[in-house]
Amino acid sequence: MQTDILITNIGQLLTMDKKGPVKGSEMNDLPVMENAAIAVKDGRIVWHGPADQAGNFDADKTIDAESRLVTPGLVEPHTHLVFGGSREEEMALKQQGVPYLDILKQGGGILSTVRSTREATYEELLKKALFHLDRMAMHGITTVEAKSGYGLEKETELKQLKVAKEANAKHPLDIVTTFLGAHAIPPGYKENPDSFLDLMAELFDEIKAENLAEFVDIFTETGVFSVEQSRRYLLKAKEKGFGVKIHADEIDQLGGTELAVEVGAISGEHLAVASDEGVRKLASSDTIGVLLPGTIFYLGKDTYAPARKMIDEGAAIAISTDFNPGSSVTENLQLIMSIAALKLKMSPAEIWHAVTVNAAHAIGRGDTAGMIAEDRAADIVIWDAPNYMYIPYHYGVNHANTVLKNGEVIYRRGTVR
Ligand SMILES: N=CN[C@@H](CCC(=O)O)C(=O)O
Ligand SMILES: [Zn+2]
Repeated sequence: MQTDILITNIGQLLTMDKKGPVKGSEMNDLPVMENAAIAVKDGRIVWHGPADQAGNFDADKTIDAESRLVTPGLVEPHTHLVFGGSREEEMALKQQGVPYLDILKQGGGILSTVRSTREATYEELLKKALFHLDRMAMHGITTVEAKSGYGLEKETELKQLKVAKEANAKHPLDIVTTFLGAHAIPPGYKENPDSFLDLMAELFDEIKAENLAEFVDIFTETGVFSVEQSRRYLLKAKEKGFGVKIHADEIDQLGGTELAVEVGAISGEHLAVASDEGVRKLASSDTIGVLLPGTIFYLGKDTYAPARKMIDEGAAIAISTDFNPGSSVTENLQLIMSIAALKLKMSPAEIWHAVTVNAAHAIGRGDTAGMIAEDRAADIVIWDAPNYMYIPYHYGVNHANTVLKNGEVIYRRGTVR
């Protein structure tokens, strides 16, 4: 058979070919194929199997993986991709121990990025989003979720979503958009957060009609939105046909994890301080826990999500960078894989499920992303690593050697000699 690309001499191949979301102890069961090859045609995987059968395929181009690790492209299920400005001056406040929610209360934090995002032009936001997407691609990510939430007014929220939609058209990576208009209470609504939520809910029809977002998200947190407000808002979103997500139990234990399960959210995100009851409910539900340990690290906290308890009780877990300009400023999901190993005590096998098949399910892409299988898009990474355990082990650097998106090589590691 004539194909476009043949990847040969794969040392270890992780196909992640499982019917997800993968839950509980099943996350630790990682089939590994040694000495494998993959054939790609018209952007799709047409075959994968033992390297000694690769001779059945002719290819326009052969890539010798040189015994390296090969996996599906990483899926990044939680980012705040589109924003103006940056917040490096907040680092000093963090060093002085000023809590994240106090910075927000004083009009900084998210509200500082809201000001910059309102000021930025559409073109400036697009250019910046494309830059960050390039960096994600270089780190092996091939599908990304992107939230709005730095407008907190109709016009700027729509601007962010439209930027994400255009970035999806312009950039090789696939972007899945989430409307996070309920990210903070803007000035002018402090005394009346309900009317702010009503204002944001007025956008649901337009967002749906223009296909600007698939999901609606809310920040359920002290000083932001209560569980009761979140419930009402998310149920309205569901009525309009959106999938829902929650920034839940990030800092204070309000019961956001329980709410995520109650409203049938596709994912509960953060869950750093989830209660035992929340963990139990999560484990016996279809809601995926998207854990963001980079945020806990970056905010200098030590309350990492109870990932072990969640997995041991049977939950499906994904992990993410939470890329944003305040609480987790990195596009490097590999770094988060290391933090997940060190702080969440997840095994390498669990971590690979959390950045592929489960992450894809957390953003409604379980049928198309996060897996190497016949007829799937050829989203593939060749890693400068001899085995799957190596990526979380060797931390803080980029191990991606070659990244393919829809069968095109979009990144190859350069050399300095
Ligand atoms: N916690 C709420 N939202 C983001 C942070 C946004 C920001 O600080 O700009 C998060 O997921 O961590
Ligand atoms: Zn977030």
